[in-house]
Amino acid sequence: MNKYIIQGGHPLSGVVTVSGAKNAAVAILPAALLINGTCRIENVPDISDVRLLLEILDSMGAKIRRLSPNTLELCCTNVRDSEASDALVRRIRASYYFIGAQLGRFGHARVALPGGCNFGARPIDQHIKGFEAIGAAVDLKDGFVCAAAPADGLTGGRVNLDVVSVGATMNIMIGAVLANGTTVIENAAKEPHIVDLANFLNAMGAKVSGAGTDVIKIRGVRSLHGGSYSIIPDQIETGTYMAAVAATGGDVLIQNVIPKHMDCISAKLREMGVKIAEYDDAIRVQRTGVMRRANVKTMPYPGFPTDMQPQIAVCMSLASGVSVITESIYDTRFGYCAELNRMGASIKVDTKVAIITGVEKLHGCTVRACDLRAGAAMVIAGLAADRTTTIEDIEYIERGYENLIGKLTAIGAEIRRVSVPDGTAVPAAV
Ligand SMILES: CC(=O)N[C@H]1[C@@H](OP(=O)(O)OP(=O)(O)OC[C@H]2O[C@@H](n3ccc(=O)[nH]c3=O)[C@H](O)[C@@H]2O)O[C@H](CO)[C@@H](O)[C@@H]1O
Ligand SMILES: C=C(OP(=O)(O)O)C(=O)O
Repeated sequence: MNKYIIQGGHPLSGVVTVSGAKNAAVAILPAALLINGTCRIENVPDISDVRLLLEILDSMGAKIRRLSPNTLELCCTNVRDSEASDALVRRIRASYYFIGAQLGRFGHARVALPGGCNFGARPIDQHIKGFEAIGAAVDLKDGFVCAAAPADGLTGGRVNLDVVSVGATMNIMIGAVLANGTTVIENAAKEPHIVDLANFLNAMGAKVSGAGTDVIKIRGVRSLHGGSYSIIPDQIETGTYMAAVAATGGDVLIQNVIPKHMDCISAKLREMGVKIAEYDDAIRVQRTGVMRRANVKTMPYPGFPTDMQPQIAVCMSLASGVSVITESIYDTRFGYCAELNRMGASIKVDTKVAIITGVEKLHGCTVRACDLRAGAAMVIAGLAADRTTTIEDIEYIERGYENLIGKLTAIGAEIRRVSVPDGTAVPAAV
């Protein structure tokens, strides 16, 4: 079992560089299946979700070369009509993008229902609605999604999403780029990673317009060609470091950032008394005084992201007064609050609302990462707490944060990763 051990209580200071966006990379890599030629993708985060998707592509016959730690060359031209291994697919949510990619490339798809972090139901009915709108017949059978285009190919079509879904918007875009006709997605999601996927596809010859607004138009093209593309910086990784500095106090320059993507998070932290300065591609975060209470409601972009909800909860736990978080995207994304309470936080959860009464200090103890961002919140709490915090189930965290230990150590954190055989006591001192 692997664990993180943190000796908390050190303010963070220095410079940290953000990696490429996980939620863009996990859509762009499956979308590469549509390309006839070689594409070079830069700023690919080296995280376990990406490694798993590369394993799936490799098992399908893609040629993958790592040119540097974060640059890949990918050629799927010779991939035969093959299925993605269901054992691998079931391990992450983003593998559902192989449904759109296989449908677009081969005219049919058979993909196991995906896994991913568990915070309530993660339905894919809107993805299916979109695939049907572009002409596919879709069936759910024995834990698999089976989709098939008509004999003369996908037609394209119009779909109005019933809920703003990032996953459905991206999957339909991927499925529709090689369709015979035009596709219009109404009530589309507007997250930065939607725009990044559209830019990637367009760099390879697709005709996608409107990404970043709620109406996206995809004019089908005959084929996509190879090219080069660099993935945008990770909005949530950036926000996680911002929240870490807010919670521990200190002064950190976060670079390789698109400050515009951070507007909602920056505004909330400013409201709480954190000083934030924006530069062209960096953000400086400083916190010296006491943080003030605030309220947050998670919303689709440009609202406050659900993926930042646990991290801001740690800041609120250390702020003066009572803060309220309303989770409006997922049914159960407050599982981590019980772990934070073990560290001395005072959080009451009522279904989709968390009421957080600020405390002076958090105290280190053994906690677990319930999911990716919950795990990030435990790291932040451990950095701010006194004594030693041990975090278990860190595999979730490593799905989405590249070199977390190295980056945090470089800005003054005392954190290390240990591998211990199950049943062995972890040494307490760092
Ligand atoms: C809007 C939002 O904040 N989306 C986040 C969500 O995207 P993720 O792709 O997981 O979720 P979606 O954006 O697709 O889903 C948003 C909402 O729509 C519902 N839904 C979705 C698809 C579907 O077919 N049917 C359906 O009902 C979901 O249950 C959820 O309540 O988590 C991702 C990773 O954690 C983030 O990168 C996204 O920014
Ligand atoms: C929960 C997340 O990932 P996924 O949707 O891939 O499970 C996330 O990025 O916060």
